Amino acid sequence: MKYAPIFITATNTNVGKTYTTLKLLEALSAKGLRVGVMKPIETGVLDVPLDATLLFETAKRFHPALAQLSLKEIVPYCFELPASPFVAKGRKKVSVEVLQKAYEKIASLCDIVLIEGAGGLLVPIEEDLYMYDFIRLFEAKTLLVGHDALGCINDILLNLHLLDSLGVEDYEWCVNFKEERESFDKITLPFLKKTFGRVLSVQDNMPLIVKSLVTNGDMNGDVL
Ligand SMILES: Nc1ncnc2c1ncn2[C@@H]1O[C@H](COP(=O)(O)OP(=O)(O)OP(=O)(O)O)[C@@H](O)[C@H]1O
Ligand SMILES: C[C@H](N)[C@H](N)CCCCCC(=O)O
Ligand SMILES: [Mg+2]
Repeated sequence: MKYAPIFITATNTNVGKTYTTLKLLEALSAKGLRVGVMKPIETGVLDVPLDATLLFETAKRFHPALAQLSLKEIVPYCFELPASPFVAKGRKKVSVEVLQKAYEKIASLCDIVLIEGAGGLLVPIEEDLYMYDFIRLFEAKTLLVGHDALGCINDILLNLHLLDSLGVEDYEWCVNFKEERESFDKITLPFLKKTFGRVLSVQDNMPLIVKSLVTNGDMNGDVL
């Protein structure tokens, strides 16, 4: 059965997209799905693309058929400068057709593909192409990962506001408890709970995140 891909983004770089994508990969594989991965663009690549390599090697462990793909097909664009693609790419052009073709090849081997962005939603790629454009390009559901430190209320709300103003409907958000679980419960949770009723975390709520994002539209929204 085929499911819409999930685009994993975050309130910023270093928040935990790769970490969360790996947890999602594990959870979906445990449910018997053939899970693919893609990192359309990776920057800060000195010799090997670290994110794409980690995602690809892990995905192959769960779904060995992915070995017929090359790393280049998992991460079509690698740039050396640890910066936004717009800056890191220099005069090179990022082609959406190249990205779509790579995605189709991965998807042909899988039930679902996890697509990790670079940085956050408003990271520029070309003059008229931002990271958030990948949601429509890949017709993906979106998982926004927030950090757990002071400032995460503002960061999460800003990103949710952007998703809503872009007309993105199929999204879920969660917090990645990386450093500040203690203080989070005291200084952040009261507002988020009051505003949203529930706060999902990578650590405690992966089943709910999966349930929220992995539905097969053709089958009247059957969930896993
Ligand atoms: N919950 C966590 N507990 C411990 N370490 C974590 C956790 N989440 C992320 N990390 C670590 O923090 C660092 C940044 O996480 P990660 O690489 O997933 O960020 P990212 O959002 O994918 O960054 P980028 O924008 O560069 O792709 C990594 O070293 C990762 O292993
Ligand atoms: C290099 C880093 N790990 C990410 N891949 C790229 C982050 C770009 C962030 C651009 C910005 O928001 O200022
Ligand atoms: Mg990453």
